[in-house]
Amino acid sequence: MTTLIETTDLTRILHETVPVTLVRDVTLSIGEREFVAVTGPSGSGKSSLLYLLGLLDRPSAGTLKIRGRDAEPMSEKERAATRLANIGFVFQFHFLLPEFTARQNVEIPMRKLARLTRGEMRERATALLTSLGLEGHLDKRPDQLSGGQRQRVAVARALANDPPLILADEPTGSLDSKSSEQVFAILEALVNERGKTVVAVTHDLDMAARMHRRIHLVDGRISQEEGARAGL
Ligand SMILES: Nc1ncnc2c1ncn2[C@@H]1O[C@H](COP(=O)(O)OP(=O)(O)OP(=O)(O)O)[C@@H](O)[C@H]1O
Repeated sequence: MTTLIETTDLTRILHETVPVTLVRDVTLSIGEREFVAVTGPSGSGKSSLLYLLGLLDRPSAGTLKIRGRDAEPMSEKERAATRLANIGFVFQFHFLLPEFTARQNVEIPMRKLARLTRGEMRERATALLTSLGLEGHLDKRPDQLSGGQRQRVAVARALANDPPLILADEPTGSLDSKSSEQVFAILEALVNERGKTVVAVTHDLDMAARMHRRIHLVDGRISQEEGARAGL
């Protein structure tokens, strides 16, 4: 299996008046086509770990490699470019831009990468939204959509540049059980049908049990790993 992300003793300490350890000595390796749950009690560092894996935050110690490249020496610009091409984010709250339509929200990350023409961007955004069951909602703004629909737009936006890795922070956390199941099924299909890797923070242990593997954090450390890749 090809490794996408590899960390060694990843640690993040906030240097406040009293130092706060968010993530401590996390060593892990995540490969292509994996569906990984990050679980743990509230405040155990799940979001902090996800931010580090997504190059949204820098570690205080330890190393992180993304597709074999050490992130440490990267400039902010290189980190942003690496994120844009390799990682899609889905958060608990959709963070769609309220003044833009669903389709425009999906096109925005494509514009930043500037690989496609305007027509191609429009076509791709339409295809992505259609594949997520939103064909009737392309020109609606977020406030005209239900919570589940908004989260599906957020997933389409995460897929805009066809990244190999999707990082999701409680992607179903604000949804009712039906929408939550729908979004889960979409994430599962991203792995099984589109060959993506999905790493999702979740409080829902039933959901975590349906994923390939679980990384359980306590006080910022990995306390338990189930279904871990052979050889780790
Ligand atoms: N900017 C900050 N300043 C001080 N403490 C912080 C900061 N950010 C996070 N923390 C603390 O660090 C710890 C880890 O936070 P984190 O959000 O990563 O945990 P989590 O497992 O995702 O929690 P939850 O399940 O509640 O979202 C928590 O105790 C949190 O209060």
